[in-house]
Amino acid sequence: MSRLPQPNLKRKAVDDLDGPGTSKLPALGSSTSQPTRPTRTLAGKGHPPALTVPRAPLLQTTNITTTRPGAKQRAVSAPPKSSGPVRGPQRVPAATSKAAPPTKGSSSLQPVQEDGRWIEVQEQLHGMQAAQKNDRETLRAEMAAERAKREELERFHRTLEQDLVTARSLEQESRRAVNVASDELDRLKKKHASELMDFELAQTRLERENRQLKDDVRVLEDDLRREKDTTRSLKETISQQSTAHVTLTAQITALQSQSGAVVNELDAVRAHAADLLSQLQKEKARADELEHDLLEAETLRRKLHNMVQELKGNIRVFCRVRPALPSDGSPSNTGVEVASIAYPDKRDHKEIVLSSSSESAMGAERKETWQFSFDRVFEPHSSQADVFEEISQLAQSCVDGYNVCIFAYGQTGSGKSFTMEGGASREMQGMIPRAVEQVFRTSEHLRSKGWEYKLEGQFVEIYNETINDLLGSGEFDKKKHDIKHDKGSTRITDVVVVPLNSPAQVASLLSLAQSRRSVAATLMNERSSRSHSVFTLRISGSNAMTGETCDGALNLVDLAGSERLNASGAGSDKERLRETQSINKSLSALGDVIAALGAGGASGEKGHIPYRNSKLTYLLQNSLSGNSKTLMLLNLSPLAAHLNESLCSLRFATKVNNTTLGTAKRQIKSS
Ligand SMILES: Nc1ncnc2c1ncn2[C@@H]1O[C@H](COP(=O)(O)OP(=O)(O)OP(=O)(O)O)[C@@H](O)[C@H]1O
Repeated sequence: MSRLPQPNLKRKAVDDLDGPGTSKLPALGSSTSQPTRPTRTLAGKGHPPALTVPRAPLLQTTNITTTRPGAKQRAVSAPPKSSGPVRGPQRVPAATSKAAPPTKGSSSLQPVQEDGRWIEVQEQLHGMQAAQKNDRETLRAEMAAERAKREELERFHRTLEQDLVTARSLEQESRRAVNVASDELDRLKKKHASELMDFELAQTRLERENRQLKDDVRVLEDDLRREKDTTRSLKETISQQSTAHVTLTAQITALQSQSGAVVNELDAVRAHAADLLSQLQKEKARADELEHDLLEAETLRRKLHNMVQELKGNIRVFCRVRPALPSDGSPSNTGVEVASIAYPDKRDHKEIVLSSSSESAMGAERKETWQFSFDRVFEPHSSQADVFEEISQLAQSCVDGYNVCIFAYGQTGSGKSFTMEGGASREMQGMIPRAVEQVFRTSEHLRSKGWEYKLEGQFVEIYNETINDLLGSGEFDKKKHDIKHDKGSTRITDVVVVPLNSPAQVASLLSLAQSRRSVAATLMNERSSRSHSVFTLRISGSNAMTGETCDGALNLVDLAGSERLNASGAGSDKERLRETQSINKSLSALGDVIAALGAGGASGEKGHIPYRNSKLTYLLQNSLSGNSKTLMLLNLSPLAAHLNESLCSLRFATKVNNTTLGTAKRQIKSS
């Protein structure tokens, strides 16, 4: 809103009021010098001349006093409206207008004096009345002037009001214009802000693009640099290659000249190749002939192998000494002594020599040595594979229709189970899994010669002269089993016979048997050492080409501990006594059977063989005869503490080794 130029207008108004014919409104009352209040003036185009807004006159009534006769008291003019009727001069009390009666008690002189004064008063009164009349006239004239002035003021006031209305409407217009302008300003500000924001965004985007472009430029510069490098190296390569090209062109020319000679040579080689091809065909025909010969040789080999076995005698004995084990206690720390065992036959490995030295009663050193020889002696470092290599041909014999029996003999802890069953790893596999694998391999091999084989397995344990099925369905076998022999084959009633389709099956059969033996072992302490286990692999084959059939059996027996068991040592433990008697009985029955067979075999007569003396010998009847092949694997402990037991075992094995069982018979039939 524009401010009006007040000072000028104010000046003008003052001039107007001071001008001729304009009566000044004097300040009435005690303070005539009271400053005139600043007046508001309006001026502007089209407005009436600036006016002084008059101050409301101060109305004051001055009491006319009579204190000073003759003094003129001027009534202050005031607008008639607000001042009310002008009071006239003070009236003298009525009593004073008449001759005042003499006061009580005054002297006779007093009336003269009083008359004088009365007259004086009368005169004063007349004077006052005259003055009063003058004043009234004056007052009337002033009032008329005031009224005129008031009317002028009212006119002026109306003019001012009109000016005010005009000014207000102008102000409203101005305000509206200002509001419109303010709205416009706000709109412009918002527009400006949004434009500013857009601008900033655009700027940011441009900056980003700029940075991106700079990066791109940098990458392109790098690429360019690399391209330049590549171009440079390519140029170098091209120059090198062009040199090489020149060299190669020269070489090609030389080679082209040589190629003619080579083509001639090639023709010669082709002719030679044709000769070779005809030779090859001749050789192939020869190879077929040789293969045929080989088949015949294989048949011959089998015949010869069996002849060798027969010549050797059908019972053989191997001896294996296990290594000292950490579980035996370290010899140096615990005083566990290893027996003095020597293996003098370094070529054929057939001898074993045990020695011991002791002090005689006289204090002299007494040295004893015991020498034994067997079909093969395995030293402690021998592996499972070494042992199997020697027995594999025997195991294979069952494929040819022989009954084979391999039994492990030795005191508890000498390594019988390790030898027969072995450990979990392939390297540690014992004779049973290896023999089964070998039989499978051989039967597969013979398939090409027309043989088809069926393999079955059973696993039993003989404990206290009772047969337990180790592959049975229950946790512990409670069935009664009988042994039946029929035309050279042996059967146990009510035992599980598992058809074997792969060598891998044997591992699960062994672990099943092992778990059953562990159940039994928990029920009866250390039972596995005091029972015999017999794994039987039965094989029956037929040859569609030749019409032959054959039946063989491979019995792998892990005997109970052979340590000399003293029946009296069992004391009051009846179970232990029974066990001991059973083991003694079966092992001595085994010895008796072998001895009887040897005696018969040597004399050529067939005497009585006491198979029925124990379940073990009765079960193995068909595999422990002159018609079968038997191998005894004697296991020995290397410890000095076991020397006596080892000697006993060695003596027993020697007896067996000296036995001749006669000639093994192949159970083969021709249709
Ligand atoms: N040649 C060997 N190499 C390494 N360790 C062996 C060997 N022979 C046997 N052992 C170990 O000796 C310990 C006893 O062997 P094993 O159980 O086979 O004896 P055992 O004669 O069958 O005894 P038991 O009559 O009590 O069954 C086992 O820990 C076995 O692993």
